[in-house]
Amino acid sequence: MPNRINSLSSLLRLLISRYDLSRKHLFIMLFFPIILAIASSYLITGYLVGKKAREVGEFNLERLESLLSQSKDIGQYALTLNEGDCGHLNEYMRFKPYYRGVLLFNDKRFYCSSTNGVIDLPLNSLLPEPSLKTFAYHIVPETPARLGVPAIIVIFNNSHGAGGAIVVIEGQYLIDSFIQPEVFPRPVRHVVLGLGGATLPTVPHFSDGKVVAVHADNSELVMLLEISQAFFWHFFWIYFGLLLPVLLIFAWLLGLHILRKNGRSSLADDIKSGIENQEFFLVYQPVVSSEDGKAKGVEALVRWQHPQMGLVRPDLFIPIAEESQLIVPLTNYIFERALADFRQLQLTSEFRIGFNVAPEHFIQSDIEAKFRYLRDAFAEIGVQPLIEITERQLLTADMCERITALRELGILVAIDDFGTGQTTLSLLQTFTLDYLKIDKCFIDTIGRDAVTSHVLDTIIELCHKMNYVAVAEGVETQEQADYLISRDVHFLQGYLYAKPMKLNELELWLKEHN
Ligand SMILES: Nc1nc2c(ncn2[C@@H]2O[C@@H]3COP(=O)(O)O[C@H]4[C@@H](O)[C@H](n5cnc6c(=O)[nH]c(N)nc65)O[C@@H]4COP(=O)(O)O[C@H]3[C@H]2O)c(=O)[nH]1
Repeated sequence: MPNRINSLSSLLRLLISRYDLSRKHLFIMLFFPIILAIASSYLITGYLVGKKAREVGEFNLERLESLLSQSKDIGQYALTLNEGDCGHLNEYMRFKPYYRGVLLFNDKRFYCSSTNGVIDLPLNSLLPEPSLKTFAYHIVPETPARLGVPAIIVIFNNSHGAGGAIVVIEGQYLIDSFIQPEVFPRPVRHVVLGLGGATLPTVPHFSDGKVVAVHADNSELVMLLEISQAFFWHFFWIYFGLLLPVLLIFAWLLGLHILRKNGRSSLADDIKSGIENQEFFLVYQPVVSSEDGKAKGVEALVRWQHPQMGLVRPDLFIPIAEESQLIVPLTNYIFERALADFRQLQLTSEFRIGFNVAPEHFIQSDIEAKFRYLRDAFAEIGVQPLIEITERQLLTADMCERITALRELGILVAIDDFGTGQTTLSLLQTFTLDYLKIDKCFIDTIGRDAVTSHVLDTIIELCHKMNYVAVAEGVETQEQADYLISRDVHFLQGYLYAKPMKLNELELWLKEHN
């Protein structure tokens, strides 16, 4: 856990060191989703509210058209009446909702009204005379029966061509039943009905909302509907409230992904220049023999003194070095650095130095020559190199062959973190190793968990049966050490003995303990 916190703070320091970049991303990550949410909410709401208004218009136009077509029955009945039958018309119309009246006319005058009985009005009091000669729908500003009240009229001509009947659908009644905003669902604020250039209401009134026009399927009726602004904004804010968090999350995930990628590629550049500028150094952790408690070797662990981020732990940069093909030059640098360090020490007995080497190293064509050189250079100062193979990547058959060749050169080979990575038991069968380093997670089970400590016992037994030298990693307590010694684990490494140290500290430690 502390390792993770350190890595996180290193990463944060890296981001801060790239402050300009992150500010730009921060701006995009905040404002881009807001602008996108506003634009998409506006478009979605406009589309849906417009659609709703059109549905309202289509529904009511259908009702109007059916009313107009039903008026045929009334017209046909009216045409059967003689001039003296005016009284029947009133009775007939009494139970006809929506229809406010019928007027009968001859070639000269209107002579009967279903509401006023016998009347005597000039033909042109309703429409110019020729308009009465053909079957048609009209919007008229008023009818003789109800002055000042606009209406829709339907004209029916009788068969001998002189006179006919007019069915009156009262405009106000229509407005009341269909058009008034309280009858309409709320998306529509004002409605105007148009037919042949005339409108209902006679003087249309719209505010500042968007107007949608809907045409009837079977007539020339057109309905103009003004979308209610309040309805529009109500839904706009609902969509905005739903879209904004989604877009923010999306933008942040995308932004962090880009930041991470940028951070990673710039970190890879930093690793490259760090190798050139010798910013990497080594710390050494003693590995003690369980027989006499003396250090027989060390594990070399790399550290990075980054110019901006300060001290960086390997957990952060080793995976990036591996991903960006920098692990080989870094490991070569580490070999040279360890050689230079150990040339400064006066070692009294044979000593081993373990290096973590990633599998990529074993596909280098000059690997054998390089290790022959290392073997000889270290031998001159009484040190034997040991390679610890990290398990992050699977070892291919080709790599195994190279490792076997290195063993033949006298290089010791250990499998690191045994039990946690890609190493399989079948791999242990196919090629021979010298050391098997048991991962700290198994050492931690000592004295704690009876079930998982069986796994540790099994690994130790495996080492003995296959003649591997067993090394326990991460030994922190005396209880763990005692247990491991009692199970004949050959070497122990961990904070109980020493933490990884700089070269000068190691020198003192060795003087004191060996
Ligand atoms: N809690 C606890 N930890 C202990 C104890 N004893 C040792 N450790 C830590 O355990 C890690 C052992 O190294 P690893 O398993 O090879 O795991 C290493 C290794 O995989 C990688 N690494 C370190 N140096 C190098 C290097 O030079 N080359 C490569 N390729 N990888 C390296 O980074 C990993 C972490 O290295 P470090 O941070 O140095 O962490 C080291 C060491 O400081 C203990 O008693 N308790």
